[in-house]
Amino acid sequence: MAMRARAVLTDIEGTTSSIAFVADTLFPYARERMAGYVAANAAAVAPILADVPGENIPAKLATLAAWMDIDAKETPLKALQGMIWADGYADGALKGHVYADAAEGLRRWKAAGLNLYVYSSGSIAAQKLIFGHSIEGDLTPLFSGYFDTTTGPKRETKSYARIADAIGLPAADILFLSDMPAEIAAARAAGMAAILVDRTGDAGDVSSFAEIEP
Ligand SMILES: CSCCC(=O)C(=O)COP(=O)(O)O
Ligand SMILES: [Mg+2]
Repeated sequence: MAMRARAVLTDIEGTTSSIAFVADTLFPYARERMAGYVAANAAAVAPILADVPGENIPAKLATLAAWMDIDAKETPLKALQGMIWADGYADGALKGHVYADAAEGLRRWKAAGLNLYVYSSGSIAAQKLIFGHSIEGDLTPLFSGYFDTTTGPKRETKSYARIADAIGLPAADILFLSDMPAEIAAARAAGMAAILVDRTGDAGDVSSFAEIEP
């Protein structure tokens, strides 16, 4: 698909990276370590836990567990997951999955002069980790900026308007890539170009970054 974008904004899970890596490796890694991490890092997590409903630490851990059960994109959960994953990436237990076509496309688009940005429900710290320690190498030099749920939910049009403002381009000059139709609809409502990526090849506009010409 050929577009006329000046910047590309990409989702991670299901778009640059496999759903299986996030669901079957990253999420369980954080879940298994959540209580221990909170206990061992009380001072560092205190400001994050302040935003988690619950009267005390066990109640807050129960809220976090309930959020993980339903894959809630709650900012405090995302912050804690990112902090826990940092240990796994540092000791080599985790290696970020990025599709080869995604890495190749991002490199090609950057070389062609486009600025590249990430918008994921994963925290900005977690975004830098998955791309910084990826099986395709350190991809962080390719990116000019990162956005997460602190900018707003991914299914809300206002979030994309805020991102366009932060990038400093008209929304129409930004191409958003995602595997979620609701995110594509929100981005389009904000005036962005958007392409639905479906890695299964069953639906969507494309199944690989190789098909995209921003
Ligand atoms: C930064 S990798 C982990 C991604 C994550 O936590 C998540 O919830 C996936 O959300 P996305 O917006 O990338 O689909
Ligand atoms: Mg996604």
